[in-house]
Amino acid sequence: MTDLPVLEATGLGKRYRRKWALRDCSLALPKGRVAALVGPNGAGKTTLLHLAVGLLSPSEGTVRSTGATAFLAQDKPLYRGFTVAETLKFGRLLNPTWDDAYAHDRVAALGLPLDAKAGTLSGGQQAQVALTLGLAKRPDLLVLDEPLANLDPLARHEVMRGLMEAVAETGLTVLLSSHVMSDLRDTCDWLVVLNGGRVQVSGDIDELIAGHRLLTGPAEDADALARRVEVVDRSGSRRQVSLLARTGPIPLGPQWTERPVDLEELVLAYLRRPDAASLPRPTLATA
Ligand SMILES: Nc1ncnc2c1ncn2[C@@H]1O[C@H](COP(=O)(O)OP(=O)(O)OP(=O)(O)O)[C@@H](O)[C@H]1O
Repeated sequence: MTDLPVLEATGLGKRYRRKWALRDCSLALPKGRVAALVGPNGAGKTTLLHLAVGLLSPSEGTVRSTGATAFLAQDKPLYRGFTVAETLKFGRLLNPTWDDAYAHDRVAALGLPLDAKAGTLSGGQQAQVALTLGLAKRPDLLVLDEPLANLDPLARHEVMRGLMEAVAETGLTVLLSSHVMSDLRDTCDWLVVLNGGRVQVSGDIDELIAGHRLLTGPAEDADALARRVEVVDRSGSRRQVSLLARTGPIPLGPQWTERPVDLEELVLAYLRRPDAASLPRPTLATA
């Protein structure tokens, strides 16, 4: 597999007046990946995406992408008074790489009426039109800021399915920000966690899942165990604790149990501990 990064940031930072919105951000997104950018409000996600597509210039560091990039901003930016047909025509006139046959086929397959004004479409349909605009530019990298915001679960599923089909057809690389973890699990294969303007995690989701375990056992043994493995997050009572640790399967005492973590647990553990970081790649089986 060729792992040439489509997007690469090195020491990237952005300051708005005196306040840093993003700091010391280094990541590399390999070709053909569908990457989820997650983090709490104000973490710097939009800032990173705007830097990635050149809408902002860095205050420090560098970011570069190879090939053509398309960007879908937050809130599905469509002209509400334009019909679907006019929206596609606008896309064609503005974009030299526009694939008009693809755009019309996609809209027809989705059952979107060409004569409907964008403003009269449902949120899910508007998201599909916006996604069509991005995909029909035939970019190498598609960057989407909160494409699932305000959509119901069915519409979210349909949008993600459309993205996955485009990735399968074209080998497109996708970077999307979202707050909806449940929609990312089945579709994304790369994870970037931003917290307080810093990248905490950036890596292959399967590797990250394989590199973390949830260890549960008596609180009195926890400190000794924490010296053997890197603990990302610790929770529990005075008697029993759960440690979300960066480790592969490890031998444990009889009073301990361990199990794999899911993506949501992993992300939440890092978000709860802004000082924990798994960079640049997770270290597997560090115990
Ligand atoms: N144009 C701006 N001028 C000044 N500060 C800004 C500007 N844009 C963003 N910020 C600040 O930078 C920080 C990061 O904002 P950003 O919008 O990138 O975060 P985000 O992760 O996308 O948040 P959300 O999930 O709420 O969309 C925040 O503290 C925000 O207030």
